[in-house]
Amino acid sequence: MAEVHDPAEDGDLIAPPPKIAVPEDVAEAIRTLIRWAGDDPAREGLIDTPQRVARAWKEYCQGYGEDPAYHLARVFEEVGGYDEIVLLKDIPFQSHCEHHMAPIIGKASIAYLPKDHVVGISKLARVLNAFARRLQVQERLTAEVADCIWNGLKPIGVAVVIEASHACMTARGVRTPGVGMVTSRMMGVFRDDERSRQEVLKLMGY
Ligand SMILES: Nc1nc2c(ncn2[C@@H]2O[C@H](COP(=O)(O)OP(=O)(O)OP(=O)(O)O)[C@@H](O)[C@H]2O)c(=O)[nH]1
Ligand SMILES: [Zn+2]
Repeated sequence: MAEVHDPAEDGDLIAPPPKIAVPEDVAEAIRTLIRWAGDDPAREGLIDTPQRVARAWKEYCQGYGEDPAYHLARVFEEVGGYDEIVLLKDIPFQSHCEHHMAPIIGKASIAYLPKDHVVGISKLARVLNAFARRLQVQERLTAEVADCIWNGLKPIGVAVVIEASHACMTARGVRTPGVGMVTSRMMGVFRDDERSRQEVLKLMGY
């Protein structure tokens, strides 16, 4: 029988995946920005920077290549009669604001009250990342995550609370470090029933 070579077992190092090619017009746009900011894109330390920046932006924006709803396609029905809130709390995320393309760094708490079926818990964070890894405003990010879970799982309620710091406010402009923006979207029972809303907010730590 032919032997299968498993590099991990042999202790061999596995090469990183090949880097994506950066189109010349994209690289040139970044050189233009460097020049405009006051530096020389031809100096040694900046020679490869356009390619790095371009690849970094592809990574920051990889959500454009994802259908967030896809993550909710696989559900589980055997949950032993569990019919209480499911909450994924304080999920860290990064996004970029569509006004300045500056980082938005924060945490999200995502809860739903299931009806008949649940989803693998990691999928809530995957939905969040699929929307966060785009150019965003926090209000839309919050609404998109909640709507996606509402439409995908058809639960009794959805609650999403996002707390984030915007580098366009901390590192430039008004320069107010330490300021956080809080947004929320309540759907179904969490919108219509005060006690359910209070319960989910308490579980989230608010
Ligand atoms: N509502 C909301 N505003 C955001 C978000 N991210 C950035 N902003 C704001 O978008 C606004 C853009 O305002 P403009 O006046 O067009 O831009 P600007 O001159 O750079 O504004 P300053 O940031 O005040 O210097 C700013 O007030 C930002 O703080 C977000 O996620 N939601
Ligand atoms: Zn901004």
